[in-house]
Amino acid sequence: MKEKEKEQLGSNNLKESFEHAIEGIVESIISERNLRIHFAIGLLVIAATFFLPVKREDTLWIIFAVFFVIWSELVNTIIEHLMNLYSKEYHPVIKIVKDVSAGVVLWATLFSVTVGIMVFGGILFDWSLEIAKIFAIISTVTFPLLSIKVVRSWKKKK
Ligand SMILES: Nc1ncnc2c1ncn2[C@@H]1O[C@H](COP(=O)(O)OP(=O)(O)OP(=O)(O)O)[C@@H](O)[C@H]1O
Repeated sequence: MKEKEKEQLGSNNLKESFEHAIEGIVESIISERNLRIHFAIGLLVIAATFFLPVKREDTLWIIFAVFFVIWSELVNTIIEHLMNLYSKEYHPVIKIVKDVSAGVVLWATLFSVTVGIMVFGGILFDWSLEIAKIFAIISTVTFPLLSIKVVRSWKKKK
């Protein structure tokens, strides 16, 4: 093992732990296009709360939604790296793991869109709360319905 690699194994103090955590996020931003997009959108959304009359508790939900999507994208990045480390070849289990991991990001994004509709939809377009609720219901209903459709197509193939 190279000297530099040995030095990089583990953190000796709080400062180093912090540096490694920053390195992890920075490297993910460099390597993951989707993460860059989510950071850019998140920044714009948070910036918008300065110019629009967003209530204190709604601002908290907006910030939570932005951080939640970025968090899920970082988790997705970890899983992709782990799977690539395990094998670069096609593997059905890797496919499931990577797909579910991408699903985690999609799910977090749907939550953020719901929050966005609720807060910004109300301020910009005078949308009622019902629109956000309908969006959340559609999101929650769509996936179980899709799974029923997929199971039926499997049964037909048998
Ligand atoms: N080794 C593999 N075996 C089977 N399927 C794979 C494998 N690698 C990738 N896939 C399939 O390709 C999709 C995209 O995988 P990839 O690693 O390219 O992620 P990505 O395009 O970088 O994803 P994201 O857009 O979330 O960053 C996965 O969701 C999976 O369906």
